[in-house]
Amino acid sequence: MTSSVFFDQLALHFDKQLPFVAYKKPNQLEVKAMLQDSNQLHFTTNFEDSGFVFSPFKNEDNTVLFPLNKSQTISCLHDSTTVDSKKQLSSTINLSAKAKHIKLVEQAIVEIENGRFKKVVISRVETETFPEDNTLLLFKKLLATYKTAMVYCWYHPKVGLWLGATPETLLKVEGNRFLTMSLAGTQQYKNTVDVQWQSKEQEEQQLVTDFIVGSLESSLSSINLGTTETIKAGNLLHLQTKISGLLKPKNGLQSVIAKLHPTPAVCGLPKENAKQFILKNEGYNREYYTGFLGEINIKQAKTRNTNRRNVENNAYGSVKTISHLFVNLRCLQIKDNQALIYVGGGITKDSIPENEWEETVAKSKTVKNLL
Ligand SMILES: C=C(O[C@H]1C=CC=C(C(=O)O)[C@@H]1O)C(=O)O
Repeated sequence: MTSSVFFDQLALHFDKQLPFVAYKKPNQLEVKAMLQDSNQLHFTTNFEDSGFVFSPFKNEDNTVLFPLNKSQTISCLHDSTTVDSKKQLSSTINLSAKAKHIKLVEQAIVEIENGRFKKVVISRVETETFPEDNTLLLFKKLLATYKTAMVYCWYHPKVGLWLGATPETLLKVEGNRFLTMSLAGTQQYKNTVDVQWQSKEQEEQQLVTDFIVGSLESSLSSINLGTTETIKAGNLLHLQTKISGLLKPKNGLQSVIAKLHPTPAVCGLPKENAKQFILKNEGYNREYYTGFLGEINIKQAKTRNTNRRNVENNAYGSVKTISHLFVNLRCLQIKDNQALIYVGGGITKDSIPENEWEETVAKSKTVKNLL
């Protein structure tokens, strides 16, 4: 399907106020969409369904499902010529938001010093005027700008309208092959990825890696840690370590999600204490920010070898069941013609409150630059 037919179909579905998700996975050219056939709200409880899930930060709350068998699937190749994007932002500072964020970071540091937790992710929400009619244009701008991110636009009339460009995989399961990543530590991108990291960022990311490895030890038959690399996500750099392994039998998607989500990259460590601090003190509802989203249990034909001389072998290509979930970061919600932009950062004993504020400002630009 051509890109213009694809976007016409999306626009039509959106006009009818029917649920849909459109998305492009990192480094891919294909943009896919699932258009649900009615405005019914479906949930998954066991993650054994096939479709696209949208799950909130609070893991006890419902995960919305667009079931594959109740949706039309369409796709196109991304047409990068469609939009011009970035605008320069004026740098007006919301002083009361800044004071509030800094106070909360200071409070978090006191709790860390008191031993309540080692790390907590503190976030906030920024509001900008944004006409809802510009939603699909914003989605096109995100697609054109963030090639290495999972870029999405998700809509359900009974839940809301969300867009984002997230750099973080929560997990990928392909057959019994399992992959996740530890992503944390932030600095601004200044024309090179060859940068030094302070011990604060290194420790912050190591906490995430250790948590993931510890949580998955009983579920994976072997765990491989990749090297820790600097990755670029829009105007930011992060530390990333890939963690992979083979899922042991009887370790379904639901059990690994329960072990991982919310990771210390979005919540903290120990998980429960950090979560209680967040829920009590952040002063707003994160909803789907720092939740997760993506395809679950999608059957995909795998050809063994694309070499033309191996054409016969392709006949033996297998069907794999694939799930690929992403953490909902660098995202915004559109509500009442306003864009609510969600941003946060990991606080440890060495955090400097002013710098933590600056980090959230830099993160907000990922989507704010394109509004
Ligand atoms: C919580 C966010 O980012 C997380 C992911 C990468 C780096 C992070 C950090 O350096 O604090 C955060 O853990 C966000 O972007 O809102």
